[in-house]
Amino acid sequence: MDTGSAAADLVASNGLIKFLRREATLSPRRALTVAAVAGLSNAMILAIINTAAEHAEQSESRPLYAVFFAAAMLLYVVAQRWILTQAAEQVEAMIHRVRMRIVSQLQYCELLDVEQLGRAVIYSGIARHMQTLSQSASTVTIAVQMAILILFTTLYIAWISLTSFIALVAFMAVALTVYWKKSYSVRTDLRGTLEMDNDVYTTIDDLLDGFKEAKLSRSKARAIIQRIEEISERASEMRGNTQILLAKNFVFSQTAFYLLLGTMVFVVPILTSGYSDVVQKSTTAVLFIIGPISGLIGSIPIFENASAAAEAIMDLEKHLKKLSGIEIETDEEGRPITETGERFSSRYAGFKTIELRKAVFRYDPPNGDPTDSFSIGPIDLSITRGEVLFITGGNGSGKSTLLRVLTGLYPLHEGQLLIDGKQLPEANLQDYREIFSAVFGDFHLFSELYGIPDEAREEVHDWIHTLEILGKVKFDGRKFSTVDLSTGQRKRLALLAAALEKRPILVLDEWAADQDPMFRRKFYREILGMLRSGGTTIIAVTHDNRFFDAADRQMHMEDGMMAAYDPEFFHD
Ligand SMILES: Nc1ncnc2c1ncn2[C@@H]1O[C@H](COP(=O)(O)OP(=O)(O)OP(=O)(O)O)[C@@H](O)[C@H]1O
Repeated sequence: MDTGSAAADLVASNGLIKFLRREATLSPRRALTVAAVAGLSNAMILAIINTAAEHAEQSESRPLYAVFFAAAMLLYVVAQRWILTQAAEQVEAMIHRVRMRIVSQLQYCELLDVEQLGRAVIYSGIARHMQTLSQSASTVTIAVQMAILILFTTLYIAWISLTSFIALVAFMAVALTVYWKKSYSVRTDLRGTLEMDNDVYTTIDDLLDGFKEAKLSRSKARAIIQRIEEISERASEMRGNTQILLAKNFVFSQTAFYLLLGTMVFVVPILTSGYSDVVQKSTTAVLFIIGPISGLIGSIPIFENASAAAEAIMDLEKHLKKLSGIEIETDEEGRPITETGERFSSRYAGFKTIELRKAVFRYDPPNGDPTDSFSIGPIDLSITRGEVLFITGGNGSGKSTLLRVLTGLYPLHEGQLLIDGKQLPEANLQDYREIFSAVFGDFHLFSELYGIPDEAREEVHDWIHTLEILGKVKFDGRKFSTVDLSTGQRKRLALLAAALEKRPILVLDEWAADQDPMFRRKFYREILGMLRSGGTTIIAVTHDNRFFDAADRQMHMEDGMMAAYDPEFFHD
C-alpha cells in the first residue's frame, strides 16, 4: 500500500472523522471553503506585511498596503467567526442527536442486556465522552484552520523561494511520518484507558451506593478504597504513559521545526547565495507559522482524546443497536422519529387469561460455571383476569425471578407464554408488558409521575390520603415534593404511582414487608379489595400468612419450582 492511500485510510478510520462524516449536517465542502478563506486571508496578512515592510521606505504605496491589510483582516474575521460559530453549533447539535438516539435505544433493550452492559459504560457514552467531544470542538476546528493556514503559507514560501519550500516540505514530511509512527500505540492505549476509567467509575459507584455500610466499618471502607486505588493506579499509569508519549512527540515535532528554522537561516543562504531578502522573507514566513504549527501539534492530544471518545460513543450506539435490534432516527432537533408510545395502549388490554406452560428461565452462569447457575421451571401457571394471586416461598426460591418472567422482562429459555390461549408472538412482547404495573423488591421511586394519564393525576390526592402519607408528601400536578421518605413510605408512594398507571395487572413483590402492623392490615383488608373491585388483577409475593384469605389463590415456590402449599413453612 502506498503512503498516500495508507494516510487516507488512517484518516478515514479515525474515530472523530468517522463521527463527523456520519453526523455533521453542514456540507463539508462549504465548511472547508470557509476554512480555506480564513486560512488564505491569514496568509495574505503575512504576505502584505512582508511586502509592505520590504517597501517601508516608499511612503506612497503604504495606504494601498494598509487597505489590502484591512481587507484581508476583515475577510479573516468574518470567515473565522462563521466557522467557529458553525463548529460549536454543529458539534452541540450532533451530541444532542446522538445522545437522544442512545437514550431512546436504551428503552428497546432487554433488562438482562442492560444489566450485563453495566451503568459505567452507559454513563460514559452518554455523559463523559460527549463532554470530551464538546470541549474539543473549538480546539479541533482551530487546528483544522491552522493546517489550512500552514498550507497557504507554505505555498507563499514556495512562491518566494523554492529552496526554502523544499526544505520546509522535507522537514514536515519527515517530522509528520515520525510523529505518526511514534503515536501509533497511543491511539489504542487511549481506548484502553477509557475502558479502565469505566472500572474506576463502577467501583466508585459501589462505594457511593454502599456509603452507609462503608461508614460503619473502617476496614470495609479501606478495602474499597484500596480496590479503587489499584484500578485507578493502573488507569492513571496507562493514561500517564500515553500522555508522556504525546508530550515527547510534541517536543520532537517542535524541535524538528526549530531545526527547520535553523536550516532556513544557516543552510538556505548557502544554497541561494546572494538572496538575503529571500532568506529573510521565508524565515519570517516560517516564524509566522511556528505558532500555528505548535498549536496544531499541541492540539493532537486533544484530537486523539476526542477520537477515542467518538469511537467509544459510536461503539456504544452500535452495541445498543445490536441488542435492541432497532435503529433510532432523529430529526434535526434530536427528536426521535421512531414511535416510542406515550400512553398506555396495548392490544392485550382486554385479556382474559395469561399462562406459563413448562416455562424455564436460567440466569447466565456466574464465572462461566453452569452448575452455579440458578433457573426456574418448568413452571405451569395460569392467571385469570380479576383474580388475586399470592406467591409464597423461601428466600432465593425464585419468586422475584418468576415475576420478571411473568411480566415479560426476562425471556423464556424453554416453554411458552400464552395470552388468551395463544402463544405470545415475540413482536408483541412490549404490548404484553404494557398490561402490567409493578412495585418490585428493588423498585425505583421516580420523583415525577412519568407516563400517567392526566385524568389519573386527579386521583393523587385521594391516594395520598388512603396511603396515610398526607403531610409527608405533596403533589404539584407533576412532581412529588420529596421522595426522601422512610422505606415503608417510599413503598406507599411507589404503590400510588403503580396504581395510577391503571394497568390491568398489578404486581407487588413483598410490598407489605416494610409496613407497620396497622397499615399492613389496611393494605390487605382495604386497599387490595379496593383495587380488586376496580377490576385490577393482583399478583403479590407475600409471607403474610395471616392475610392469605385476601387472595383467591396462592402458589408456593421451592428451588425455582412450583411446590405444594406447606403450612409448616409458615410456622416459626
Ligand atoms: N441478576 C442475577 N444474576 C444471576 N443470578 C441471580 C440474579 N438474581 C437472582 N439470581 C439467582 O436467583 C435466585 C433466586 O432469586 P430471586 O430473587 O428470584 O429469589 P426470591 O424467591 O425472590 O428471594 P427473596 O425471598 O429473598 O426475595 C438467587 O438465589 C440467585 O441465585
